[in-house]
Amino acid sequence: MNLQIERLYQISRKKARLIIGLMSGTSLDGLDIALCRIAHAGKITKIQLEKFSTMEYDDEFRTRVREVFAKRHIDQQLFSGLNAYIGITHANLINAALKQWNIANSEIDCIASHGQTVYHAPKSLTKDQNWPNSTLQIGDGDHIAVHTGIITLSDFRQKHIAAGGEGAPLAAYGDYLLFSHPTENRFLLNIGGISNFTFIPSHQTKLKAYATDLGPGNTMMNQYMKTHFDTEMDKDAQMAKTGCVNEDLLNQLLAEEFLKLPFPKTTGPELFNLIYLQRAQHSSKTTDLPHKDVMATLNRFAAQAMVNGIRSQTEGLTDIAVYISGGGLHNPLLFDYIKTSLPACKVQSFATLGIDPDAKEAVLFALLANETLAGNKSNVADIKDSPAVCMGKISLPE
Ligand SMILES: Nc1ncnc2c1ncn2[C@@H]1O[C@H](COP(=O)(O)OP(=O)(O)OP(=O)(O)O)[C@@H](O)[C@H]1O
Ligand SMILES: CC(=O)N[C@H]1[C@@H]2OC[C@@H](O2)[C@@H](O)[C@@H]1O[C@H](C)C(=O)O
Repeated sequence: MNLQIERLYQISRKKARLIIGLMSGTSLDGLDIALCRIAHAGKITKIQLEKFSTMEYDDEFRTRVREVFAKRHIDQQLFSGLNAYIGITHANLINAALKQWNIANSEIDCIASHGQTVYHAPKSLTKDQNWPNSTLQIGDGDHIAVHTGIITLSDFRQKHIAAGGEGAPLAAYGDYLLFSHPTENRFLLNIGGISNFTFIPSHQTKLKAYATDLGPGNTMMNQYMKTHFDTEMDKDAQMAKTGCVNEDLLNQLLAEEFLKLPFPKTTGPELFNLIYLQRAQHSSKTTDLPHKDVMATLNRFAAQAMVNGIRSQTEGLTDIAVYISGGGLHNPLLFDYIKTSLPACKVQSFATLGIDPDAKEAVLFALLANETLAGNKSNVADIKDSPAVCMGKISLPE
């Protein structure tokens, strides 16, 4: 018998597993590494975040990924190389984190790797009903397994699409298993590059949990700051705070068809990018706005799309709480606008639920791997419009 298969079998039968969850989002700030101790599976899952670190990418890594990221026309040689290069880079960052934490690689049961999304193309983007939904995450799992010596699960989104979904948001599965509440109706709002929420109804309603993307989170603000000021973000909204929201531009930005589609739906920077902004500026005759006003408007656009999305789902509900995670939580202008615009909801940081908000998505992938190893699809059969599947491809180190 292949000893690695035997190891896999033993891991799946353990009472608790030590799983490293990885997330590398659209903002390319770094690789989020969450070391989780996970006991059981399904609704009785117990999870403890033992360590968390965002290992920063260097400029070369960011530049190379940006050459293909969300682009329709790319250099195939670079693209092929990136699949290996990202896998090796991620493996090196995991090895470095484990060394910092003084933990031997052999203590880890498995790695759950999201990879780097390079293109996300649901039918709402392609507008072609005869072409499949598709999404692509690169950073090959075999490279991670070989370079860390740890069994690796990767490429989680393909099964979701194969079974009828759009490949995202996968957050619904973990959020539903971990954060259901007897009396509180919960929106778990994540503000990454793209904003998305998971709605988890209280046990008193007959509603079902689901997750959906909403629109841009930080991505358009980041792209604008990168292009005009060569910085990665508008830290603490310093620029947006000094500008004025331009209502004509804001209304034009909010007119996008995607924002009116019913939930659940998914999107990405393939739609919400600076070309989208330029078109909206032309249509609204606001091409000569000062940068600070554009940033104030982009900030409001992101916040308003989130507020509109949540408001549209709260009718008839009481005891509503919104828990915010992702980098946008640290943007005070975004946070304050969302909070004041949703007076019927208790709006607070996701940290209130006991997990570091920056670690949420990496923890989610650890949990998905745990379900694949030790759970079964019936654990996640109750999520609206999302297939009941266990996800992730398994790479053995030898
Ligand atoms: N202090 C801050 N002020 C303003 N914005 C911030 C601050 N800290 C983080 N952010 C924003 O959060 C982003 C990082 O968020 P996060 O790590 O959740 O994104 P991501 O994982 O790349 O997104 P996704 O998972 O949606 O692709 C930064 O690029 C920045 O735009
Ligand atoms: C294709 C892709 O990478 N989508 C991400 C992205 O980042 C936020 C939003 O868009 C969400 O749909 C998803 O990630 C989270 C982790 C998810 O699947 O739930």
